[in-house]
Amino acid sequence: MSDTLNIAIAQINLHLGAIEENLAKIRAVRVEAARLGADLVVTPELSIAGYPPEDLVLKPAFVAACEAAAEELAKDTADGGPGLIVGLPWRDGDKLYNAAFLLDGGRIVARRCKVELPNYGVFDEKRVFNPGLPAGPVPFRGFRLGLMICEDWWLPHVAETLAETGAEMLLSINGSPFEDGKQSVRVTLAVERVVETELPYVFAAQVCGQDEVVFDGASFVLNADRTLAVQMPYFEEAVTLTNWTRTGAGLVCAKQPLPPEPGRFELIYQAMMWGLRDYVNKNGFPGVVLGLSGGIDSAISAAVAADALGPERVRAVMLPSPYTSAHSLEDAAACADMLGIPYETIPISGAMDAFTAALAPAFAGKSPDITEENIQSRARGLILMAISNKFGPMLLTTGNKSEMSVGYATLYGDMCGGYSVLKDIYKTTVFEISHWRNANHPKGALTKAGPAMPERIITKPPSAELRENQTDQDSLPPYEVLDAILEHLIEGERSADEIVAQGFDRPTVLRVIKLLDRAEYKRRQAPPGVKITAKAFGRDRRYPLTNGFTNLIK
Ligand SMILES: Nc1ncnc2c1ncn2[C@@H]1O[C@H](COP(=O)(O)OP(=O)(O)OC[C@H]2O[C@@H]([n+]3cccc(C(=O)O)c3)[C@H](O)[C@@H]2O)[C@@H](O)[C@H]1O
Ligand SMILES: Nc1ncnc2c1ncn2[C@@H]1O[C@H](COP(=O)(O)OP(=O)(O)OP(=O)(O)O)[C@@H](O)[C@H]1O
Ligand SMILES: NC(=O)CC[C@H](N)C(=O)O
Repeated sequence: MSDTLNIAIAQINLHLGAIEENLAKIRAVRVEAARLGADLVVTPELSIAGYPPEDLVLKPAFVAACEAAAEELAKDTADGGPGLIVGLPWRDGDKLYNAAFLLDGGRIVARRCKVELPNYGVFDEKRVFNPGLPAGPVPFRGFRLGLMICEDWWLPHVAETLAETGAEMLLSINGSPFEDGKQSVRVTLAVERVVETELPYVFAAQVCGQDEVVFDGASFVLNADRTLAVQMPYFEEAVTLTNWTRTGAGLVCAKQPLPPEPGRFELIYQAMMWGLRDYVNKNGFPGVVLGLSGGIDSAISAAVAADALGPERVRAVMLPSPYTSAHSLEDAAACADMLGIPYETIPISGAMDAFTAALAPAFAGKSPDITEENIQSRARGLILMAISNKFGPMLLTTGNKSEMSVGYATLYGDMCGGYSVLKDIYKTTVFEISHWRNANHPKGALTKAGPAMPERIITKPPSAELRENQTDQDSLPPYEVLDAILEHLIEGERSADEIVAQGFDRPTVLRVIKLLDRAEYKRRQAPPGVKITAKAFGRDRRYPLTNGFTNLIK
């Protein structure tokens, strides 16, 4: 019996629901892994189905097709090549499980079911799956592998059962969504499992965008002595061979050179790129269109789109009104030029005049107010949606988390669109990321190297330019203050008193609470956007629309 084992970790981009496409990809990585000398290939959680499948697994035909695909893959392994670990929804009697199958020698050698079903944050697995029972290791060519499925290793007892029943390693397959700072949380927890079990640990991850979540890859191996033996890249597909030897101290993974850790803004920017690219490509859009205003939100959104999709797949439209400043016209044109994206101008004054005339009888005796400001935003939304209808690109919406928090956006106006890359990014972070992007060219970017926008876009005071000399700060607290209060309220779930105790002005805190609560109806109608923080709007934060609680706050 051999004392060495070569395990290939397939960190791949899977397409949720596209079983045939996933099957082809798994077959391709198995061929690649065989070429590298693998005995076993490990694919991510629910690799045949894609993750998270949500209610798709409630369709019996989908589950049956996934099971049939697993049978096909099992037959492939009769070729004497590497064994294969795949994930799929599996029906056993009247129970549906989130399962991992070990395939080898032409058959399904073992099945393991996810024990811990996450049911918090963006996850809802108890809604669709039954929990499995903790089981012992799976036997593979003389080794005993402690197979676990994502959430199983976030808690101690599945690993404990595996260690007690003779596992030689903890081998986890994952669908672990990115959030700011997530990798250090993963590594800290993985070290805990290693310390408790005295076993080495493998984190095998997927890399892709799936609606509002992105998966950052970054698979890794920890040896039983807690040292990092292998670190795979972030936001990159890869097949990496890990070499294991059975020693007196158990299985040991040969150390590989460790790449430098990417910085925080680099990872957030990659998450935006992957979220948008996979949304646009997997939904079959030729590209995106967006309104480029000369402001920072549309400039950084355009940069992400051009970097992710290629400049030729981004169409930028300047839609000037009589309130649009000369510097906005200059800055928008310069930004488009720097990114190499097609740029055109469609004035909205004609549309504004037409609406003013049409509404004049109905509005007789009423003075202009925010209604007319919203008409400008809606005229832009209408024109941009018309371009989307006529030519097919998806409209990229540009609202950031600060604006979505307080409802500083027009429903059916600038909120029109199919997807947002800034929805979970506070305005203060938008500034930091724009600085970062101007000084760095992201990995995999399809633009030419160089800054993405004129510096003036970053330094000038933000303005919606919906009336003369307007700035955001006329209606909102300074963004440094607003964002800090919002973080306490959203990510921290802190009370008004707790926030005031941190040194914030009480009337400002109470105003922000009211704005946040009142804007729930807008967020519920807002397009999806990529999750970046620990609590994103959408599945991560589900508040009632009709909510009397704010009334309790004096
Ligand atoms: N609870 C509820 N459930 C369902 N619907 C509700 C609702 N409360 C109001 N509504 C509806 O929503 C309407 C109000 O919403 P809406 O029409 O959007 O208008 P509104 O929120 O009143 O105004 C838009 C705000 O966003 C600002 N803005 C606009 C455009 C761009 C930017 C920017 O800088 O990015 C900022 C603008 O200055 C203004 O402060 C009401 O007239 C009503 O029809
Ligand atoms: N003059 C304009 N031309 C094209 N698009 C516009 C124009 N004004 C607004 N938009 C679109 O509406 C969105 C909301 O813009 P607005 O200027 O009102 O607020 P903002 O949040 O400060 O955004 P930005 O920083 O991009 O200006 C913009 O990001 C842009 O997509
Ligand atoms: N797929 C899962 O089980 C994911 C849950 C896990 N806690 C994570 O966020 O990574």
